[in-house]
Amino acid sequence: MGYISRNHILIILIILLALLGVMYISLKDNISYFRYVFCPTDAPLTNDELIKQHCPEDKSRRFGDLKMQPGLHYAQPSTQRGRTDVNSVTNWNAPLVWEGTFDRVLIDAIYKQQDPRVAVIVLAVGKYTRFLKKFLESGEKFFLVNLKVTYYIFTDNEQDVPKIELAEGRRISILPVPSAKRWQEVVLSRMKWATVTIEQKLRDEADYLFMMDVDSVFHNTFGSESLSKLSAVLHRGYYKNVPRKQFPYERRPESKAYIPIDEGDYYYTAAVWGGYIEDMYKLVKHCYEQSEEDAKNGIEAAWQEESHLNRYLLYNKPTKVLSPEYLWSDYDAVQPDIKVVRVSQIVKNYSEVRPNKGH
Ligand SMILES: CC(=O)N[C@H]1[C@@H](OP(=O)(O)OP(=O)(O)OC[C@H]2O[C@@H](n3ccc(=O)[nH]c3=O)[C@H](O)[C@@H]2O)O[C@H](CO)[C@H](O)[C@@H]1O
Ligand SMILES: [Mn+2]
Repeated sequence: MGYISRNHILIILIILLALLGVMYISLKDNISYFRYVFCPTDAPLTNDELIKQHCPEDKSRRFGDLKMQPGLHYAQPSTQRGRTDVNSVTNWNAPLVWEGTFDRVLIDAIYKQQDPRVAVIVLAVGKYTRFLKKFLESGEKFFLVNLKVTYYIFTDNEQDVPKIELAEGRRISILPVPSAKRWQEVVLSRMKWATVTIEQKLRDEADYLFMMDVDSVFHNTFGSESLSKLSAVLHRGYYKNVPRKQFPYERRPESKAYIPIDEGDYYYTAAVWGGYIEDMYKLVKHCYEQSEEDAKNGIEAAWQEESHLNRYLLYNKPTKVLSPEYLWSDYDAVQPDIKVVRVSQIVKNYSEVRPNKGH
């Protein structure tokens, strides 16, 4: 009796081992567990041979490194001097970026050696194509000028996309999207178009992605200090002296963008934000799915995709928070703590420019 059951156990063990072997061989290149173990983005990696073997194309690892070439001349950093009128670190220890918190020469040199490809997704649907000329022309003067940039313009009106002269290493790619009856549809659809386009091609064409409003004009350098795994910009209207319970987050628990009244860090704008392509993918896919879920339940978040973005960033903290220097507005007087306006939203006639008259 004992002899038989030993044999049984042996046979079962052999079958199990064989099964595990087959599973390993068929899945080892696909399941995310293996990628996760061997190809993390920022974690310190020790076994270079393993990485080469399993992640031959994975460049994301490079972007965690902050290398500098020998011989670069820049001012000595101080532990005593810096901006004292504003806070330049979040309470989760991420940089809060203001003019005066970085050295342009040093930071550009660091990011230049990574030589990243940067994608910008911008929608110009309906009458919004009129904003493209200034957006692109000023972008060529001030937006990551030492890096490779491709502007992905999503439009229902290709012939109205202006021909702009671009510097070397910079491109425009036009992608057709349907027209819309409501402006809310357009802003919400940004999460969908970003998700789909990353899946179809952006992953192979870009290392970083920025999402931007087209009614924006660059006025000063928007440089590599803005780059990180996930960078979000403080909304100019709520960046100081506003209790979080007054932030215009989505407050109805029925919406997937819901944030309880006593929670929240900052209010971020959806008009400028960016990060590594894969981190952006996680974000846009999540927000797209959440807004679809809302639509099924017959609810639209208070500030559309901006509400979903704010909820995501509350529970998945950004690795850099950019000051409102990175998105000001021509509607508002510039505050003394804003030393440089890098981008500003232009004044527009909402009811004239939007399909449903801005309602
Ligand atoms: C400064 C700021 O925080 N801006 C946000 C705010 O209003 P805004 O008044 O800035 O929104 P907006 O009218 O500029 O729309 C956002 C963007 O969507 C695109 N667009 C919109 C409508 C249209 O018919 N065609 C078109 O192409 C275009 O790229 C535009 O820049 O709220 C919106 C959502 O409610 C977005 O979150 C914006 O990012
Ligand atoms: Mn706008």
